[in-house]
Amino acid sequence: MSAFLSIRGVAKRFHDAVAVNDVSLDIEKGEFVTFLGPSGSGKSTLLYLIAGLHEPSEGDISLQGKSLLDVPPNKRNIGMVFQRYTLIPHMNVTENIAFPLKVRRWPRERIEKRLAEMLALVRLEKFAGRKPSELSGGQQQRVALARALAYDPEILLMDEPLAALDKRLKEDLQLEIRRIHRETGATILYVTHDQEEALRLSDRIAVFNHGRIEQIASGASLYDNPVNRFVAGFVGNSNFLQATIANVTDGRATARMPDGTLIGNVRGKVGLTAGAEGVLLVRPEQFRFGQGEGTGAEAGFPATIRDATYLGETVQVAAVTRWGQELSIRCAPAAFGVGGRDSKGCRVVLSNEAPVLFFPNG
Ligand SMILES: Nc1ncnc2c1ncn2[C@@H]1O[C@H](COP(=O)(O)OP(=O)(O)OP(=O)(O)O)[C@@H](O)[C@H]1O
Repeated sequence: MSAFLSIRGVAKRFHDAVAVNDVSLDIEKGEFVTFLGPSGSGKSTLLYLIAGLHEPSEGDISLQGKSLLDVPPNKRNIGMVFQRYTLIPHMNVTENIAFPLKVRRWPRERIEKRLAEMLALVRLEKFAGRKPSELSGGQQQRVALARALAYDPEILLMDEPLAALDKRLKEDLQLEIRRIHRETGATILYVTHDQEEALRLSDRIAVFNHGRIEQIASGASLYDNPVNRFVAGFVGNSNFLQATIANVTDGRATARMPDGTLIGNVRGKVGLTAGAEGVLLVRPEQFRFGQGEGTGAEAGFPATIRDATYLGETVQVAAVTRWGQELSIRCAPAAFGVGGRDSKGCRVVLSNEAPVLFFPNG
């Protein structure tokens, strides 16, 4: 059976520039999928292709097994919310939400009923009579959301809808969007370049780079098992430690750091051969502070602490190794207290129990 929304070999070229390059993707009904990637990586273009605002140069997009390519945008039954508030300025909240329903010639009683449901969904009952200019940015985006959901579209597309809001309001609306997704079961495709936002909202995240999807998976698997260095660097904070593979047995390797320290339990999808040079991916919370030599189940090396910031539950520590490798370390305040904070010199320890990923150079 075909997926709810199926994108097959889609490319979009603008003159010589390739905005989307051979993207294939299946989305299930009710999923919340986020397109995450740097500016210019093709996220919005793919959204517009799905909406029908651009035509693909190659490939097909189908909904429930039927190609959308010959269906004009206004017949696609897809809702859209943009970054900039696109409300009609002379209409009040109710009139804005009712607008797409009137265009679809819904009968008056049905519109009235739907308006009440939508105002309750986005919690704007008290603001029904206000004009957009009398609302805050966050309230305007809620109206845009209600308007896009009012006619029960098969898919809701959201292009950086919270980008213009301040941090606090952004976080409030992220919670609202999650709740609305839960309550409506809508299929949502969401564009952002903010990784925290992607992690908070999504069932799956598609990581874009140069018009392609590098990896699509849940936030947790992108964090634990990134397929390449780009994804590792884009989702979560990372340390990339220069290392050389010393030996390999049964798909597990030992890597040598520039000072000779050996790190065990190294894994990698490609390039795991003795002598290969590359980087080890170590997340800030994988380090600990230790005393004495790290042996057996852990490897340690000396480092100098440059800076430490208390963030409540954790301490964010910036350190540097003897060979000039900068380290970003995150640990519990109590664990930081153990590790020679006074002397500024410390031993950074990496447990060999959890696997460490290796990405070869080049
Ligand atoms: N209408 C257009 N005409 C020409 N080039 C375009 C057009 N729309 C997008 N592009 C180009 O296609 C590439 C992808 O753009 P797109 O807007 O999809 O990226 P994005 O990942 O959404 O970036 P951002 O986060 O900055 O919005 C960019 O190089 C952009 O300049």
